[in-house]
Amino acid sequence: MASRPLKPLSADQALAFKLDKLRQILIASEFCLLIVVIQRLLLGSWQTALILTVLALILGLCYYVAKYGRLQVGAALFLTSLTITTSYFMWVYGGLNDEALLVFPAILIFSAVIASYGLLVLLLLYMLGTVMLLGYINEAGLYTNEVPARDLSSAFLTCAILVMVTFSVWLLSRDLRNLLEKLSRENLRVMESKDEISRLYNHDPLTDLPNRRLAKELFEQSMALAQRENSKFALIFLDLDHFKAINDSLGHAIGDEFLKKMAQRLQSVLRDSDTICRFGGDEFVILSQNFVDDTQIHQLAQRILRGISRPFYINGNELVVSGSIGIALGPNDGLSFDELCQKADAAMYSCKDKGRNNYCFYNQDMNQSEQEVLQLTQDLRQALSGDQLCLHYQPKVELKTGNIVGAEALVRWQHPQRGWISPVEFIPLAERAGLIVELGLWVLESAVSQCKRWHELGYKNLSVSVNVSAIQLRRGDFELQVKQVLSQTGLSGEFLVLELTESLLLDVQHSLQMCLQGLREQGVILAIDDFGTGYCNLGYLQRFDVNMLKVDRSFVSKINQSKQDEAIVRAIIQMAHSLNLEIVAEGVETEEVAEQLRLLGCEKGQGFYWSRPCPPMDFIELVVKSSATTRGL
Ligand SMILES: Nc1nc2c(ncn2[C@@H]2O[C@@H]3COP(=O)(O)O[C@H]4[C@@H](O)[C@H](n5cnc6c(=O)[nH]c(N)nc65)O[C@@H]4COP(=O)(O)O[C@H]3[C@H]2O)c(=O)[nH]1
Repeated sequence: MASRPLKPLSADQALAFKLDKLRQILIASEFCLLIVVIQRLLLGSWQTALILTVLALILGLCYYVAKYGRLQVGAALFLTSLTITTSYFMWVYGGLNDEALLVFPAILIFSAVIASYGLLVLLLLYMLGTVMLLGYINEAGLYTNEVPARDLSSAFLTCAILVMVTFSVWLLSRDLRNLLEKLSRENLRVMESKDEISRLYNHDPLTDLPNRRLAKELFEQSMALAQRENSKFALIFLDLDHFKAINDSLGHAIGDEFLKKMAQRLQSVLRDSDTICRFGGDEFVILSQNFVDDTQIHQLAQRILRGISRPFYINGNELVVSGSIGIALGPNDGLSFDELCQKADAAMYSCKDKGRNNYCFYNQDMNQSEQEVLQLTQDLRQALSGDQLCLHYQPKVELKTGNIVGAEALVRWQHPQRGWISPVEFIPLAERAGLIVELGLWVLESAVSQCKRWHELGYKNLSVSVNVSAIQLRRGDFELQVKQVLSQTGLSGEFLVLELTESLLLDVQHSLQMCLQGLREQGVILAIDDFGTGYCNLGYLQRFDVNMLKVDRSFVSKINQSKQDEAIVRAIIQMAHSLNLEIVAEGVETEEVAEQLRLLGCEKGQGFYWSRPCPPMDFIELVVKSSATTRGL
């Protein structure tokens, strides 16, 4: 392992450490002094005993000065008094032969630990001076120290000093070792957190796959290699279809588990040289290099699609999804990561538009249309906050009487530069950009308030139909939104028709079922829009307590020209009657079609024959006219 830098002690920690050491050394010194004082008393050396007792008292005082005053002052007092006393005994008794000399090295060790460097140097100079002076005066004969007797008392004194010094040094070294261990543990912990932070910085925490940042780095490495080897590389953008439905209906825990399993599944279908990354949500990116012709990429994309479409089993749920794949190839489509990402993304959206569960290679036209889409999405955002949107109403007519019984609200966008834009163009954009929730709520509020105004004008039987996008329903609070709008406007639920698409009801999710049930409990009418174009799986009609079918205009408009269309419409009408469902034919353009539908038993119709979708004022004029006609005025 590389050597790691040690973490320095904080000033407070260093002070506490030094104070603790001073306390330990003082205790050891006091203990040693006590023993020597007792020994001296027993030997009748009263003067020595007195000096040592005074020293012991001074040492005690030092601790209090250090603890309650200033550490450095206390430590300096302790070390100097010990040094002076030691040198005093050396002068008075054995000189350089005195046992007290043993205390000097101990004092130097203590001062290195608890005192300042300045004091350490001063004490060393003092000791060197004392030793040199003693040697000199003895040699010059100016003064002669007596050579002490090497008896048991001297041995005892030496032992006491050695024990005191050893004990103090042992305490110091033990604490230093502990401190070092603690520091290296702390250091290791810091390094581990640093590694973890760097891992989190570069990886997606859920799947542990490289994130966008690392993907970019890896891409740059593989691109450099591919350029050197003159080979191709691909950036594959994968978006799971309908993953949000899993999250919304089964909860985020299952959604997360699903993504983890999906990451493993994807890894299992890729080659070792391919790298899979997660960009967040249900978006995965695969970096593939080292292939010679596009067939290999076709095969890879097919393998991925096959892999992800195999069912996943989580908590007793069988989950099946498909994916949409966009592929950009380097070096032809670009050399930079961002450019290829953007192009693969455009290809992926184009793939989604073509019906999902497929893969598309990027081509030039996509980029252009993608930029247009981005611009239009930005404009739509502004349109929502401004007054560029409005609702037009298309009458719904009772075929038997010709009475207008309601209207379908259809949103219109007048773009400041491009003029009127069809909802067929901007609703999918709003869905893609997540704006549909805001847009849908605005449509709901406006349509319901408008219907309430008609009721207040006296046309109390009129209902209003609103188109609902699958995304609005899956968001979870749609039922509450409807409830609030109805209670704020005071319109009864039975005058609100929500038009849902067949494909939406095929998503058999519990939360969706609960939402639709909640709406039915508010009296709201549920209609299936564009009926006949979808899956014709009729089980959902009863499961969701649907009230109305709207037959798609592709069958209705040619009912008088095509026997087959007539047969389909007849069958739908019969089935609807047997299931007790109301039926509305869309796209009625001629009187003949209207008449034929009436003869087939269809109750209601809607289409250009009666009126195109029109502003609310025009609509109410139509209502006035139709009621005057039916009253024979
Ligand atoms: N050829 C022909 N067409 C007829 C006839 N009668 C009605 N139409 C058109 O058929 C469409 C009926 O709406 P849709 O099937 O719900 O289809 C709607 C609906 O799916 C969506 N849409 C419109 N407004 C909204 C909205 O507020 N929310 C949502 N989520 N979708 C909306 O946009 C689609 C298209 O709306 P529009 O362009 O207004 O087109 C409308 C209407 O103008 C006819 O006799 N002949």
